Amino acid sequence: MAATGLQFRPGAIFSARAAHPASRKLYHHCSPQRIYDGRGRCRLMAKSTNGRPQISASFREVMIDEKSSEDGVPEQGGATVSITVVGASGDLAKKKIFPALFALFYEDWLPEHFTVFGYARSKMSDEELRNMISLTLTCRIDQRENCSDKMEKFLKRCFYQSGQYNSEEGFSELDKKLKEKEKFNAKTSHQAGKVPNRLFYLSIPPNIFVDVVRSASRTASSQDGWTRFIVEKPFGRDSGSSGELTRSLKKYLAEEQIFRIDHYLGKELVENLSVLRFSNLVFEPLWSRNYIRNVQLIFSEDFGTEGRGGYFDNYGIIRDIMQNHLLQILALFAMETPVSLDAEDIRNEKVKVLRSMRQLRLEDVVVGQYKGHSKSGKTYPAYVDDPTVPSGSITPTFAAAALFIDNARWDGVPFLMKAGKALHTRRAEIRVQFRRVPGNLYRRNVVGTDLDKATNELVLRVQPDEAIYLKINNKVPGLGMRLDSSNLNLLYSERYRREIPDAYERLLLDAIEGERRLFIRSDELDAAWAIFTPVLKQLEEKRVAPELYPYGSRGPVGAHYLAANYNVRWGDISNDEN
Ligand SMILES: NC(=O)C1=CN([C@@H]2O[C@H](COP(=O)(O)OP(=O)(O)OC[C@H]3O[C@@H](n4cnc5c(N)ncnc54)[C@H](OP(=O)(O)O)[C@@H]3O)[C@@H](O)[C@H]2O)C=CC1
Ligand SMILES: O=C1O[C@H](COP(=O)(O)O)[C@@H](O)[C@H](O)[C@H]1O
Repeated sequence: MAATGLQFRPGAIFSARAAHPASRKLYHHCSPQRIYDGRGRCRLMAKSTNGRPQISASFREVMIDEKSSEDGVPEQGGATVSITVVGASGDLAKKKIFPALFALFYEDWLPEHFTVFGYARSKMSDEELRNMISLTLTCRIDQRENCSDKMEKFLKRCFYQSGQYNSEEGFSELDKKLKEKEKFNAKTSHQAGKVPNRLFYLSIPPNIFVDVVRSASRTASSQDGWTRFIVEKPFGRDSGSSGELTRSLKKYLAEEQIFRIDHYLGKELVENLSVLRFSNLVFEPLWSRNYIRNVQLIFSEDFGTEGRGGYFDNYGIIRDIMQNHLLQILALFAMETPVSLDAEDIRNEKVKVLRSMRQLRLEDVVVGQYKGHSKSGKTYPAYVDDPTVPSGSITPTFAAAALFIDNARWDGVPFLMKAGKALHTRRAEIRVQFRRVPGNLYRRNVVGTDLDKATNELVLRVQPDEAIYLKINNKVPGLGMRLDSSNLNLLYSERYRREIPDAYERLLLDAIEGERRLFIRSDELDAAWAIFTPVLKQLEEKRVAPELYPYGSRGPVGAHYLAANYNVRWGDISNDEN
């Protein structure tokens, strides 16, 4: 490596704190190689030769020495990064990935020497790709100057290569173009010999994941830098197919090169879950069966599968939302304290808790499917009205489930999940219902409030309108003694002026930086499938008919009976305003 005068200090977070007064701002959620920059992000931490830690204002200022990343190749400094979006013509690429890349560029998070490539079968020129993606780029932070300037600069760095997904020739062509750009980037910098790093984002249907990985890894891997692949879900349909996918990917890639994305892990409130729990004394001591009665993980969308019915019908809501997004949140919620914030320490704890979970039983599941509905002169279609959905499909668009963790902390506590499409509202939240206060002094003296029912509830609203609030019993001001249930409320839009980044921005940046904390390791995936596979098989083999619910409703009533079996009331129903 070129001599630079700056060095990484892996794992030096505590000595950095001692050495540098400014490091009081250390963000405890930063990984050991990073430091909080005071602007809401962890930046790569470097140490100058005079021994002072430095915070990089952007990657371009971070120089590296012989220290290497876990892939065995040098990290960002002195490097070029090429990001290839495979499936560039598709829905996710247009809707999420290109806009996220632009947002990162706009906010100066991308390395100086980056190039974006789109790859798909559709024939397109570079200019046509730029036109296509320009339609979905937005300036995330409103009223900023130079937005169109920045957009133009970003688009100039976007290129396109057409090719088949199983074609080594196609990816060889891409490789040639990538090399040209990498050479150009190296020439335009003051530093010769930049390491070319490559990131592939597989934004394609799952049946072609392995074709792409085989062809791209053989012909378009970086020779001297790292090569990473972000893989989108679904990761199989069950334990068997997921294991098969993992084995196939590992024929061509090392586990460290595979970044299995679950975009819910990139959501702000989900990131904050561990902060809330592990850095506030008031929560962690209560985080167990001793104080928590039940935990609810709720996802609802107020639209159906419009346009994605073809994909969805092969998976259903349990595989689409529960087995991944909700289960990942559950694992973060329920895991034991990790040894450190290092990705492997966190993922080890997640695996442990997932492996302590009982397999989901058929009697603990309720499934539903939305039917057509007319309201105020408007007609909403049934799931089976989608022309890409086979007629008579019994694929669930709604499910509720009761899950259990058989360990000392959570023994007997129901973790209830509920996920549905075409419901009355769009919402994702975690609700923690606490036990009643034993021998509550006010139980006999207060009229109008059943204190055994009005227990504390902590709500983390992941979306929309991110918020954390705690329901408490409070005395209504006045001379009498009347209690009500009120919220201690942290509404993000009121507390923080900053716009919340999209989950894909955080995850793309993490993948570029080699931060694996928010990506799924293969053993996590195995443990997650082990919980759901038996019930998914039974639902299919027994052809369990879903309970129909009207589009735009609150879903099947069966969900209430399921909760009642465990003496639980869904928090989102009993407190709809909250
Ligand atoms: N869309 C979304 O909101 C979400 C998507 N995902 C996942 O992300 C991935 C991409 O999703 P999305 O963009 O919706 O997918 P698309 O169906 O839009 O497919 C992406 C691209 O892949 C190519 N393609 C589509 N079908 C086939 C096929 N049968 N054989 C070969 N190539 C095909 C097409 O490009 P071309 O014809 O030009 O080659 C298409 O533009 C999927 O794994 C999906 O499950 C995950 C979360 C949300
Ligand atoms: O992974 C998926 O997530 C989306 C919901 O994501 P959100 O960030 O918009 O809440 C869901 O619509 C889709 O069916 C599923 O595949």
